[in-house]
Amino acid sequence: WGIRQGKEFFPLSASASSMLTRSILKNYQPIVCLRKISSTGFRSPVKGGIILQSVSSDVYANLAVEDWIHDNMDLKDRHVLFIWKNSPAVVIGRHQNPWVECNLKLMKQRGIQLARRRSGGGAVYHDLGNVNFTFFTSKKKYDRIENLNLVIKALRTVQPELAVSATKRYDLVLDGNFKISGTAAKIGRTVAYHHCTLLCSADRSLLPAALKSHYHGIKSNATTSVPASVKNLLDVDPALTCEAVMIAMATEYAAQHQIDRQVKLVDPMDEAVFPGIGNKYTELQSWRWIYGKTPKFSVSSCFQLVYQQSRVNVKLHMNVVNGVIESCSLDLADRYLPAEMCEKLQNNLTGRMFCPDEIESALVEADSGDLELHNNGISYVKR
Ligand SMILES: Nc1ncnc2c1ncn2[C@@H]1O[C@H](COP(=O)(O)OC(=O)CCCC[C@@H]2CCSS2)[C@@H](O)[C@H]1O
Repeated sequence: WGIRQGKEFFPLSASASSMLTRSILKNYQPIVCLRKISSTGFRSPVKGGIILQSVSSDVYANLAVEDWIHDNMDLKDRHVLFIWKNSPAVVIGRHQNPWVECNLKLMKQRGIQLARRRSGGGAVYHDLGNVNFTFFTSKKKYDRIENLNLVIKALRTVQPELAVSATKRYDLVLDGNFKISGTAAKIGRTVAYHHCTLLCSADRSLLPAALKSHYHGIKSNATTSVPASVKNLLDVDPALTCEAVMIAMATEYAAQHQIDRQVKLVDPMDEAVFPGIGNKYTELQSWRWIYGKTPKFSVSSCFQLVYQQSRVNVKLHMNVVNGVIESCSLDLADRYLPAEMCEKLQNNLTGRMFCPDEIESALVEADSGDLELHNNGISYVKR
């Protein structure tokens, strides 16, 4: 932050800047003082807006900023645009099932994070070639079409011929067909936000691969995603880079809301700016939030046991609540496996988190030594 006087700019110290940002994010009062200090130039309105851009590409940190602004800022007569990008991640909607929506195995291998956001809707892939915009307003002023029109306007300042339009689902598509942006929203009691993605130069092979589940036999009422053919803006025009699009958006947003177009860079982990953000960050990364918030589901899986040199087909049915196996039953074609072993397997699985390592250990623990497991769906392959 600094004070502009005519053409001169006097930067504030780091600590003053940080204090000012904190105050601005909470309530805009110090701006009034600043207006008094600088008699010329600095025209930050008391009522108005601010453009923030994250310096972090940590998906949990950026989602924590959204939470923080939603929970802490007084957005009556004020609005905020938050611009952010993430390292590779799949971001699922509030009411989704990660085992249905993504390829957890591939994601683990490729270091792709999994995050659950607070807004509803489907699962999307993020990387540094995908930009996200979050539009915060009061609940009254919340208007997704207005925001999407602003994105379209910004894109056309870079490429005037761009055949981009909004759909009834609030996607942005190119040539009426290829999705470049997906939308979701969270509407609170008084505050709301609409956030959307924008594909500039994302990895076109990882995007569909990360969003393809390798699990079968899951039944649930969780929100399912709506797959689409996607395109990167950079493939249409090399001028449409993430950076160009971010600048165009900030310029357009500032013009529309008549605010300073200067973008304020923020570090999500700066507790001086976002007091208490660490707790939000920790929660967003937790197993309890990412997996545990999955709406209850059931899963049936067939696998083969090799017991005393014979193969037995087994059907395992599990009910999973809050990500934990609440009950399960083993269905054996014949009564080949000793009843105690069946019971032990069932008991061992009940109460476990629904994740391959946990299931594997449950099965290994139940095994007296001569059991082998082969599976084609869920990976309970014995090590
Ligand atoms: N990054 C990105 N952008 C646009 N479309 C995508 C993306 N990744 C995947 N997809 C396609 O959209 C569908 C899912 O569409 P669906 O309509 O089901 O879901 C969405 O669009 C949700 C958008 C959430 C936006 C938030 C903004 C900040 S954090 S995430 C998926 O199967 C792919 O075909």
